[in-house]
Amino acid sequence: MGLRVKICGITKPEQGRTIAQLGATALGFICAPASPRHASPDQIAAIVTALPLAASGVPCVDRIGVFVNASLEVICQTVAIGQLNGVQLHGDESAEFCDRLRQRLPAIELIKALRISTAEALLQANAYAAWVDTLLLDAYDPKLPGGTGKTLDWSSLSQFRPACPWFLAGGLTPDNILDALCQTQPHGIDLSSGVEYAPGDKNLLEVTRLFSQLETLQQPSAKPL
Ligand SMILES: O=C(O)c1ccccc1NCC(=O)[C@H](O)[C@H](O)COP(=O)(O)O
Repeated sequence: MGLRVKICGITKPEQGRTIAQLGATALGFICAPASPRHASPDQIAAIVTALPLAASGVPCVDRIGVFVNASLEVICQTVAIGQLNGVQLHGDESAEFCDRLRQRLPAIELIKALRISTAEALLQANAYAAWVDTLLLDAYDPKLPGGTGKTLDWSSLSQFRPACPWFLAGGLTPDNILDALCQTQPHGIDLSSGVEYAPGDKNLLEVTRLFSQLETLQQPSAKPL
């Protein structure tokens, strides 16, 4: 499987549709009411309904709801209304909460986001691998839970090989993505503020430039003369 590319903080149907057509494999919807990128369950449903369909008849990209310390009931209700197939837990949710959510939503991809500030936080990330499908490493900020534009210390992640797939997030942009991927080996990448004009308003030219940069990774290297 190729690199997964998740573009997070989608709030507009036409932008979600275009970003899916440009090559994103997942769209993220911020379900935390305090975020300037917040999308309600009905808004998410409107965006998902406008997505191109795969041959199987389901939307051609993954639809991930991003929650911060929400209740099981709110998450399950949002998944149903918003036609989501993934949930990203971006708060202080415990492994036990992940387990309970897994029992309620067995067919949904469960992603635990960890905001990394210390080496211990990386160990904690590893400990969640048994309880979720996927991990996501984001930058730590004392005030904001996500969408901060801050980068992680990629060199400290060069040996990060958890027991499940993982996404690299935090301050990724079309300008720094190749550098980030030279230093780390994630299964996917997650971008938000690095491809937007303003919170929730994506810059489609920057998304296009991101995919142009990623294409250079797949080019076979030029033969020596
Ligand atoms: O983006 C938000 O506003 C947000 C608010 C509350 C919780 C999570 C949030 N974003 C989660 C994401 O997955 C972002 O894509 C991730 O933090 C990276 O953001 P950025 O550094 O802007 O690329």
